[in-house]
Amino acid sequence: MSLHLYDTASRSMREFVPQVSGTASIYVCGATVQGVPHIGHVRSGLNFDVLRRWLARTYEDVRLVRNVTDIDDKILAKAAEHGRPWWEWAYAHERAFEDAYTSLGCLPPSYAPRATGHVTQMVELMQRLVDRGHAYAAQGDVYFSVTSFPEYGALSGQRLEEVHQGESAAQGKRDPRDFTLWKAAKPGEPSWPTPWGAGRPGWHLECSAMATAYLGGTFDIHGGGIDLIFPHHENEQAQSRAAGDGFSRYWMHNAWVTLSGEKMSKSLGNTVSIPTLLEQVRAPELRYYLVGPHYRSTIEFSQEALDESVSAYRRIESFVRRVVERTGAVGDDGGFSAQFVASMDDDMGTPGALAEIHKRVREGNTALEAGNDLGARAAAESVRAMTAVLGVDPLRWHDTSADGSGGRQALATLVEHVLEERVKARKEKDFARADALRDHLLQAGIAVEDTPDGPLWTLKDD
Ligand SMILES: Nc1ncnc2c1ncn2[C@@H]1O[C@H](COP(=O)(O)OP(=O)(O)OP(=O)(O)O)[C@@H](O)[C@H]1O
Ligand SMILES: [Zn+2]
Repeated sequence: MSLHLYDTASRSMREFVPQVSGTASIYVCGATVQGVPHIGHVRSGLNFDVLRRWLARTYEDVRLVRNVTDIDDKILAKAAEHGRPWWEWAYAHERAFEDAYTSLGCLPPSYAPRATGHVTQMVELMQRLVDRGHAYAAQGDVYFSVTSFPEYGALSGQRLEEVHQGESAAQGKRDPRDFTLWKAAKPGEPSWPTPWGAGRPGWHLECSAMATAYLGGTFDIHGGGIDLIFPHHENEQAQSRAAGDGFSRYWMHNAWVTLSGEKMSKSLGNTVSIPTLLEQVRAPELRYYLVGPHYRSTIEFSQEALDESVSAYRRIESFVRRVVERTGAVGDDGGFSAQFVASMDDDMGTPGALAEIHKRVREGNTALEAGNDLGARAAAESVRAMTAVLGVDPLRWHDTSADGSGGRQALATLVEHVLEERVKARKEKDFARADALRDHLLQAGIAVEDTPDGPLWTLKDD
């Protein structure tokens, strides 16, 4: 079976065939940078990071663009509330999101465009829409006329009579179902010039302009959280197609992270922040917890489920480390099992993929116990290859978090070497040397924990 993805637009599983052979392009709606991220906020970033890694096994050139919405009502309101300039507020929270993505091992996107840097592209898009009779200006605002576009509602499966944009009432709208492309300048708010007057962009327009600026008029996959299907993605698709672009060929949406059955959200106050969780568990453990469930299933946050993920990740980690201790360096280019490939090809079935990884870990542990070093090593190499797809390869994990440089890998090699020396010292009952080695690591900010499966090390700032 080849890769099949659930496409929201057709409400069906479709074989993924890229537009241009050998390449795949993904646009993910990024954060509106108005506050500090909670775990719900990063679910889509993680989910599309896994998709990108999986696609990269097949396609030579995988491009992922994840935007930053750095101008928005909420940003202006929050900044004003705190007496800070809006651009400083946006940038501070852009960095908070960036830190969260990086600490959870997301590969840097191919590009992360900011809305405020793409007003030119937005004006061009609006001009095309006005010229084709799909948009009109009224009192400095610019609106998209939904009745001018017969396909409107197709993505979210809504009939035109049922459409409510959720926008505040506006006098200039010809039809209450029309949506805002551009908002007229208000005193004291930032604005940019356009042929229809100064103002600032509406959210939907931003994404269409940025997606097509970097991925072209037609690209492969557009993704985000399920709440974005309507109105955001419906409106993105409508304005881009009405302007003559093909826009996205597949639409993918991930489900919520909930707490006590409710969507985790700032306004409900039921959020768990990423820095708070990272004081309790290590970053790859949190990543394992968030990418383990299928992306279209809700994750109901619970301490027990988090604890289970931590133990499951540690089972993989201690197996790979035991093999390293027993046989020396373990490569990361082992094969994928057929079942792993089948699970990933079935709409990114991460639960099946993880089950397969654990099966391989069990086989590897049995081989270790039987003294079959070659068998254990083969299992560890394939476990590394498969976990890398989910971004949770215990040995390379740190390596993928920043720029992919070998710094952390080099550190890992050195620490493993010191730990091997320490194991040797202990076997020889030279406890003074063993303790000295451990203290030496501690001085360098590396904590060592002895577990039944051997020593585990962590950087104290992780
Ligand atoms: N609990 C969640 N699970 C999955 N995705 C989420 C969750 N919360 C937010 N997102 C994603 O992040 C995007 C931005 O979230 P948003 O700023 O609305 O956060 P929020 O915490 O819901 O805040 P508010 O309560 O103020 O709306 C959402 O559109 C959604 O795609
Ligand atoms: Zn978007």
